[in-house]
Amino acid sequence: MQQYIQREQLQVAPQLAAFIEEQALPGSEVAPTEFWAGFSNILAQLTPVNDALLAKRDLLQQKIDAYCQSHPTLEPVSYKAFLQEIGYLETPPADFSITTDNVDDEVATMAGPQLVVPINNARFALNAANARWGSLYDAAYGTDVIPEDNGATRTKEYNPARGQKVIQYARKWLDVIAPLTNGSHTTSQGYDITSGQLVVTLADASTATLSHPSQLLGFIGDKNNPSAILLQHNGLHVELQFDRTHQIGQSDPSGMKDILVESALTTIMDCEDSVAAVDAEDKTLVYQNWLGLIKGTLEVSLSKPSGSSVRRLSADRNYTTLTGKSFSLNGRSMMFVRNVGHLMTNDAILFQGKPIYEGIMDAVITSLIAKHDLLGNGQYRNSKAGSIYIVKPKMHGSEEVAFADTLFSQVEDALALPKNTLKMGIMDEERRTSVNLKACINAAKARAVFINTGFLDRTGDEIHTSMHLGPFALKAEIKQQPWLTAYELANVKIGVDAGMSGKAQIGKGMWPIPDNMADMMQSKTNHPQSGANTAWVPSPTAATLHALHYHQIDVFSLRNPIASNNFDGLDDILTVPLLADRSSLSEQDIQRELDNNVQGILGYVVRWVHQGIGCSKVPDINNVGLMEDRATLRISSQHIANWLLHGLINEAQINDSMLRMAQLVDEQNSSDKEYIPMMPDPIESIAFQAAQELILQGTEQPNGYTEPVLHAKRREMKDKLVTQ
Ligand SMILES: CC(=O)SCCNC(=O)CCNC(=O)[C@H](O)C(C)(C)COP(=O)(O)OP(=O)(O)OC[C@H]1O[C@@H](n2cnc3c(N)ncnc32)[C@H](O)[C@@H]1OP(=O)(O)O
Ligand SMILES: O=CC(=O)O
Ligand SMILES: [Mg+2]
Repeated sequence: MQQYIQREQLQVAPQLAAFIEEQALPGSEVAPTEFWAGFSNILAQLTPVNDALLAKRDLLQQKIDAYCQSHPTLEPVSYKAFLQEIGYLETPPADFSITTDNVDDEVATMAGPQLVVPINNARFALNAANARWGSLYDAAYGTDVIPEDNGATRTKEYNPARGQKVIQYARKWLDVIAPLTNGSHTTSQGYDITSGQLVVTLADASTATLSHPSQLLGFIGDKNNPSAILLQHNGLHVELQFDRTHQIGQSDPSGMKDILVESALTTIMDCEDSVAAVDAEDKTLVYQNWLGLIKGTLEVSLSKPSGSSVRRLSADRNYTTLTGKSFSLNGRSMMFVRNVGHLMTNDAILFQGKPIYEGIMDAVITSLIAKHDLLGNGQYRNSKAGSIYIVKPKMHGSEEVAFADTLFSQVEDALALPKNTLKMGIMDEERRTSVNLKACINAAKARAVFINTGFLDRTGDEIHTSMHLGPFALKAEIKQQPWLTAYELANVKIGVDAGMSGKAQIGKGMWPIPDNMADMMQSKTNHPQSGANTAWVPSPTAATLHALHYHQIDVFSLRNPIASNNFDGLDDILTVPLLADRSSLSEQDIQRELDNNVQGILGYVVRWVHQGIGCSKVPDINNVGLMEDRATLRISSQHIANWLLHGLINEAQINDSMLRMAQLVDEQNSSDKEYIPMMPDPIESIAFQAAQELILQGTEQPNGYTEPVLHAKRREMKDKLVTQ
């Protein structure tokens, strides 16, 4: 039984109360009594509103279910009229521009990768915060962007054959980032700064300089023999590093040992879909890590084959200008924090005897913590512009955005923060938000700092919303249908029209195949190419590589044509990606799809429920590691539930697949000492039960979300572990 202590009208779990009163409140200029009174007041006012918003979601879904059942073929005009009539499709507001101010350059005027990281993993979170800068040589050496043929195998010990290919690859990029008047960086023999210009000595002893001399911003060390040269291109920085005593530098004619690339401009510290946080203990860890990141006190001891070290936030990088003045660049990624959405409650705090909405809890506590940044209480500054950046996920339509806006205003009042200090990143990841995006942005127009196409949740919601219409296409084919392209294009168009350029990020979704960097380099150019000034990556390495795309493409130059086109993709967005022809699928196709989904579900859920790991790399049926989080779980579970509902598969087939895949997933995890297998007694495995419930009761889960089942089962597992 959870114990509580009373604070104003709240009952608070002691460890969370202790964290707030002993660590988060001191130095925040908010007195404990004021804090708890303000928090109680927010809950008193907003709990009923939150209840009503969730009830509206359910009501709309019931009406859509009934409509789909009675209209097996959607007739576009009457379908749209129906959606308008029930209040799903809103009347768009008149044209407007967002008025958000005090936005940091990383968000407003720069274009580059956005990294996402589970905040409860301190080791990863610190790594992410430090991923502002990444080694291009390491990123190329360690991934498949360099093929392993002709002796260029990826070995732990340095492989000079691979190293040579890496150097060629990186230097070719340097020709894109910093083209020379003649010749190429691939044959450079030396770099120095003479008469305020970069002078590159080439293989034939001739010299070249930069085609755009103003790209040279500064250096480190001796101007005549610098240890680093700083260049800028498309608003991003690149540092050429030299050291003739270094393993790489000593064999390079120019002495270059690496190219450091400005990589993750921003990072989302995630309290949501990549995290398993179900109770006071878990939430306290989440908040503790956020405080440690904000104050610069978070540390993690690492023990690697290369030796032991302590990981902490990186310092700024210091340089000298060509005229001898000192300046520095941010050494860290600018941090957002992703709160949870409006759905879940958490019993870390009770109000009127009931668990409070977790979204309200996150807004109050993560903002309190971030206030330390604005007060200069941390070792470093996160937001130089004086803002707190919160990503708000899974909102349905403009009323829910307006609710978040009200919540943020009330939090500002409770924490004595100036109005609109709390900025809002709006995830465009629910269908009711996509089709009303203009109204959604308008509902938070003084604090909107991003719209991002979270296509993973969006796909899950696509299936759940039209669950009763018919069987959906194969998972891979859903992505190829017109709705997705229209959704991606409309997001950018609506963002540009809402005046987000220069004030906010227009963002694109996650690269969910963390080990396939060669593929990412081929295909993720489409994100900047669409006019988006950021897109999500799953790791620091991916950030460094994806940063190259923003050198290749000048995103902001693409915005004017977007502003002047008349694109409106609503009809396509409303075209449901159903299976065109059931008979086109063989039994093997169906089995394969089922097994693949089941494997992904079990591989993710078993670590979530048994071990509390919120984001995992899970091999798919072809053994390709996929990033699985709650959003990808939503897709897979909804997809099976949909095929079950429409008779493409039956329960016996699902059970058979689950037993086979549980065996496989156990084998795949056999080297993890902490892993708790599901077999040989799957019925007793809480994770197996969770997966079963997610699938078999998929049609009943609110909007197809997986959180209710995951949270309940994880809590059951934690209880079991305590009593064992
Ligand atoms: C739909 C959505 O909401 S998407 C957003 C939610 N998803 C995410 O946040 C994904 C974030 N990424 C991750 O959690 C991880 O990359 C995973 C789970 C996909 C893969 O993790 P692993 O299998 O442990 O990765 P892998 O073994 O390849 O690499 C681990 C190393 O990379 C680092 N790393 C991997 N991902 C990240 C990250 N996102 N941020 C910082 N560092 C990272 C780790 O710190 C570790 O390095 P270290 O030993 O020096 O600490
Ligand atoms: O949150 C991101 C998504 O794709 O969902
Ligand atoms: Mg999402």
